[in-house]
Amino acid sequence: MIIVHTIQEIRKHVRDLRAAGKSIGYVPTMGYLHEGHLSLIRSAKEQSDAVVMSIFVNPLQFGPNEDFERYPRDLKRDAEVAGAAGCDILFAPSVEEMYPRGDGKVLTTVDVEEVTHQLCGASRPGHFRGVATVVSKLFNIILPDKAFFGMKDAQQVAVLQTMVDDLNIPVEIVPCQTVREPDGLAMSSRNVFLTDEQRQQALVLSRSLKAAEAAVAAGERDVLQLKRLVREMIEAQPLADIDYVEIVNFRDLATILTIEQPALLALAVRFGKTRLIDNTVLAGR
Ligand SMILES: Nc1ncnc2c1ncn2[C@@H]1O[C@H](COP(=O)(O)OP(=O)(O)OP(=O)(O)O)[C@@H](O)[C@H]1O
Ligand SMILES: CC(C)(CO)[C@@H](O)C(=O)[O-]
Ligand code: BAL
Repeated sequence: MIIVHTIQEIRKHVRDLRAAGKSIGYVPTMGYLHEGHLSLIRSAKEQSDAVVMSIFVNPLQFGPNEDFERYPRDLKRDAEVAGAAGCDILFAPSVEEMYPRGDGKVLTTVDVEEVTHQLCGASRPGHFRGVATVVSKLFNIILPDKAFFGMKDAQQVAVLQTMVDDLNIPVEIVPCQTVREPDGLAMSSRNVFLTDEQRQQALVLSRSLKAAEAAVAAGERDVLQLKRLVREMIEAQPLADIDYVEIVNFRDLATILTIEQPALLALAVRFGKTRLIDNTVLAGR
């Protein structure tokens, strides 16, 4: 696997791949890789001739009181596991390389409306501006045919699909299923911050999603009832602090009162300073 740190170098490799007629599958990440990220590499490998992964902890998508500084980083180990999983080129730029105006500063940003107004968009103001801006920069640098994203960040997938549709960006967004630990916890780079006790109580996230799925399968369609069921389960865990529990229309993330079409049940919960997200799609009918 080739590792590059500058935009000039990655552009050269991309030019060479394109000249050789190769399709490019792209996996954007913030690093500290786990099986969820590696599953994206494997999907990209199946569907493309060459796989490019980026590792960049993007300051623009973190709020002033969020965990940018504390975000876990280990480029050496990441390079080993990404190469073993089939990544061909790893692009790991510095903040200065991506934001030469200094300190994450840009004068041009990408704002996606409506699908950013709820869920993580409401609790992390400016987050999706940072994500859409950096991903459009990365798309312009890497020029991929397809880009692979995890459904653990379901709202991010909706935001980026909206962005490529509205701005005619010629990249296919490929959503990939959430990879979980054997006990159900969704894999996340931030899981390393959990104490044993927090990690044990965090199992309530996937358990409460399953309980809601079961309730829908048994005929429950009322959004308030379903949200109450999930909230009560999470609130029973003393270390869990709910940021949000929401059920929205899956297609456009609009508010709904009953489940008639596929709906997204999404939640964000803090355990100490660590904020975890998870979600499931509830199928109506
Ligand atoms: N458990 C998972 N299964 C599948 N894809 C995942 C999983 N976790 C993250 N991803 C995807 O990997 C890509 C990079 O995500 P990122 O580097 O932020 O990892 P992360 O583990 O989600 O980090 P954190 O949860 O701390 O934000 C995103 O498309 C994200 O949706
Ligand atoms: C897409 C992304 C790499 C943009 O920084 C990030 O939001 C992530 O890791 O999901
Ligand atoms: N996967 C989302 C990146 C973030 O939490 O900022």
